[in-house]
Amino acid sequence: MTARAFVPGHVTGFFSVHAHDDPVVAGSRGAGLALSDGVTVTVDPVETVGDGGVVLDGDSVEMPAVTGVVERLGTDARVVAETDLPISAGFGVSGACALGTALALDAATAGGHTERELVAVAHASEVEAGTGLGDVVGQARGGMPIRLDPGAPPRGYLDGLPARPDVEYVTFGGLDTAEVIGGDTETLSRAGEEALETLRTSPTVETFMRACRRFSREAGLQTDEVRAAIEDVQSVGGEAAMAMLGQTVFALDDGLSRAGYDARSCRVTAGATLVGE
Ligand SMILES: Nc1ncnc2c1ncn2[C@@H]1O[C@H](COP(=O)(O)OP(=O)(O)OP(=O)(O)O)[C@@H](O)[C@H]1O
Ligand SMILES: CC(C)(CO)[C@@H](O)C(=O)[O-]
Repeated sequence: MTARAFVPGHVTGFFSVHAHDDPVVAGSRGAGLALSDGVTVTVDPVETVGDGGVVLDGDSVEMPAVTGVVERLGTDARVVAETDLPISAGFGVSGACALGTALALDAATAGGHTERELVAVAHASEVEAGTGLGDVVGQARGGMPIRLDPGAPPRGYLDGLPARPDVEYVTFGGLDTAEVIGGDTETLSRAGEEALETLRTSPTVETFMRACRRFSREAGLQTDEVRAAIEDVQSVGGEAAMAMLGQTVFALDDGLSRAGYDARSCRVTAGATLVGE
């Protein structure tokens, strides 16, 4: 039996890195948005180990976060993921594929796991793959998650902003997540902790956007194109910031179009869910 899940894209606006030997406990703190543009993951369990694999938008790809989920759940599977989101550009596509695989593989095999267990499996696989630290828990929750503790449940306490704004985004290119989070993250993490403190003091969308801008500046992650796009949106009275970790700018409402960019639009949306065939 095949099963299918939809997982929202997740844009992190700021974060700090929290390493731990246990990949369920390791993760990031920070805040972001779950987007109605996401990944549809269809899973087909197979009898013979080695017959599985991941097909992303029609191409056979290596995705260690998904392989980790399949290994942890102990049933090989063919995983077909489809998305309109750009890869490696800050939308948590690998986290979405991992979480979608966990939910759908459990459904397809009547695996009997709870949601908490499946989120932990996907989070741990994503952390071990080095492709993300907080996307999976944000994608499971949906909305505008504030990640107050690193890790997956029962760790990883989450809160959120109750707002559900319309969002636009434009991508100028990717950033290698594994390289950034595997490198020296001290400055970045300090900036991320400050941003979280700022948002906790004033939990509004406006403060979130301001904290994101300051974070990407202080962490030294903004490219020239990203900086220019953020400034262009601000100059037409809009709110924009950089998506972690990609050369991507997201804006509230129609801020990017108003500034003359050819942007895609979507909404902040609910968390990951199984869907019918
Ligand atoms: N065309 C592709 N370009 C880049 N990565 C790809 C591609 N196809 C498959 N992959 C795999 O997808 C994963 C991309 O992970 P990566 O963390 O860079 O990006 P992401 O999941 O989109 O999230 P983010 O940019 O938010 O960190 C990697 O495991 C990589 O091996
Ligand atoms: C590391 C990260 C920015 C990659 O998208 C994300 O997983 C996060 O916020 O931990």
